[in-house]
Amino acid sequence: MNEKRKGLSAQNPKKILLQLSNTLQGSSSSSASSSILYRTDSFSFLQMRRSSDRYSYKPTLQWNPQVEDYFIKAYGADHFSRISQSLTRPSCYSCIRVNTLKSTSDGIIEKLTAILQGKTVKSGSDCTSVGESDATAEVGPSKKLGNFQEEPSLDSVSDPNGTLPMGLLRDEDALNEKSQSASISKCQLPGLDHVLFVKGSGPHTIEYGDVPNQPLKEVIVSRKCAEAVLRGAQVFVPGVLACSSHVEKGDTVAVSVAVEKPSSDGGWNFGFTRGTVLQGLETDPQFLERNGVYIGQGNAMMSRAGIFRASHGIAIEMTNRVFNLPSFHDVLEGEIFLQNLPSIITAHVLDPQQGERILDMCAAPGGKTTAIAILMRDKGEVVAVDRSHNKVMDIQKLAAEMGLNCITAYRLDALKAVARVNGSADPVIPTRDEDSLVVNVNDSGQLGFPVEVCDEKANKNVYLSKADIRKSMRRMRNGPGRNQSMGGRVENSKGFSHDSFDRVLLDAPCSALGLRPRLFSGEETLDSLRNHGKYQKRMFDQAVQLVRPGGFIVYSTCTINPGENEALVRYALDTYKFLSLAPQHPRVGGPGLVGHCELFDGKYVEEWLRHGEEELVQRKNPDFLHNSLSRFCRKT
Ligand SMILES: C[S@@+](CC[C@H](N)C(=O)[O-])C[C@H]1O[C@@H](n2cnc3c(N)ncnc32)[C@H](O)[C@@H]1O
Repeated sequence: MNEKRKGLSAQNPKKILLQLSNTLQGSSSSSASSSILYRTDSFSFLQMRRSSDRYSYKPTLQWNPQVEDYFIKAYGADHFSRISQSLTRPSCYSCIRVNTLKSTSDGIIEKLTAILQGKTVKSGSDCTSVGESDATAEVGPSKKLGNFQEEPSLDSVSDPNGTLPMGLLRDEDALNEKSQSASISKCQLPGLDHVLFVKGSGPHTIEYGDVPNQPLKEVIVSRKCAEAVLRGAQVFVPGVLACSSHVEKGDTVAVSVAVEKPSSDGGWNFGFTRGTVLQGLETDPQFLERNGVYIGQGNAMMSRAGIFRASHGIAIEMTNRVFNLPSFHDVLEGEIFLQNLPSIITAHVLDPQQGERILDMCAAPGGKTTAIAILMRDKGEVVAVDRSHNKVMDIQKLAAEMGLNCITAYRLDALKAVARVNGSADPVIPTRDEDSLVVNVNDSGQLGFPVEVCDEKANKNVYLSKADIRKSMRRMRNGPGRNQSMGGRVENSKGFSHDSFDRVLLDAPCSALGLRPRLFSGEETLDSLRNHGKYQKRMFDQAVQLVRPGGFIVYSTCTINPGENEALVRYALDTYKFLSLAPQHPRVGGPGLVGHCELFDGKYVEEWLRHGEEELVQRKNPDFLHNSLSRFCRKT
């Protein structure tokens, strides 16, 4: 990376160090960091390249080199290369879980089909129609169902072992269905016919209309914004980093992505100031790095000046996307929930029974919590905890929306989930919502915001710094962000008694290296990955104490890192001899990794599964199941 920056420096403008993208390499390899030194007249470089190479979508995921080596040891070079490539693409379908307490799959298929055809549909008391749009989220999907076109589909799911169950889409299905129209289908796995798939399409080649020596009108968006756009979102104002001069409302612009680079303070930034004017020259930010990372075309909803003056709203409405994925955000609220299949399967693997008491230890936003409650037909008790106040409100909101009464949500640090006092009966302390803050003036005349300290000392006002005040003012002006709720009350829990749950789900916070689409992975180091693992083990220690003898714990992550998956299972089985791995249903993932890996020059050995254990877990099946699942039974 440093070498690369040196190569691009003004000291030797004729030398350009170009990271090879798949565009030039032809086929993919895992050499995300491979580079080559080109000597060329800088001005003519762009002319030498075919514009179709530049204005394409063929990104290469960057990894920290040690992390890349570790994953290559774990998966083998070819397999890891395929994983890495598949992570850069969104899923080829939207997956919808039907709330079977309110609707049927057939009823929802009918409604969604009507919505996709542009008809207005009754959803509870609301009407939903194509084209509704309300952009309050910073970078989030719009309610619009646009961009779903009847196009040939090239999906990103592959199944080299041919083990995908009927009803799941395969590469070859998609490739062969060149002219098939949009379809909604039920999942064919036994017991999962409440799961619907709506097919998307891509990657599409987009005609950007570039003409030699005439720079395109362009915007550069942040990596996170681009990942949201690939999932079907619009480009919102905060996501725009740079824009060509003279862009006016209504102009067609090409959208490309800037990816974080290492900064001098050891962190990551884009290396240029937001609001930079694009000239269409090599001096533009990340000019070469943006070869092959164009994500589509859209209409500017504001002028260039407007984009950088506004604090929120849609900046670019995407009209032509590399991937078309129907966005069902805020559609048929309460009746359906957009959730990936592995998450739905996690709830089934837990196998909750009516009347049981279940703990969801890291529950927000409540996707799996609500799936569990529905499997229990809303009979029993699902205790959902999360350490974030606003996220607990999201769980409450979702449960209410879905009409689920058996869910109780608390704010709690899962590392302290076991109550300290023997025999404590899950005491709770009500707190106020920190988002419904009121500006006041304290005794000394300072402007302040009363905030909850969320423990016994609650209700005492704490006065914030000016930066905090500005942040809160901004939040109040802009409305709630994607992860923020308005108003309401959240209860704190002091933890729960030993052996007090029939089943515990630990959907642990993790490195999320299985989530896609993903355009950058360089920030995780071997150290940071190991720290995730340590955190998860501490959480697991709590889960073990809370589940009753004969009960079950399901542990899941959304990362490909064996240190957070197989190594956790090894730790659990070696530490708690009264735990055993239990079979899982349904099973759509591949086996776990057996063996061990030496890290940090052999100073640390990470132990994975032993022979015989691999089939009792399910984990990422190259490009399909993006999380890992293990199910433990407490014997005594
Ligand atoms: C992977 S997400 C959970 C997703 C959720 N299970 C679902 O399906 O909707 C991990 C969650 O863990 C929460 N979390 C992280 N550390 C925590 C802690 N110490 N105690 C409780 N929750 C924590 C985060 O706030 C985040 O919401």
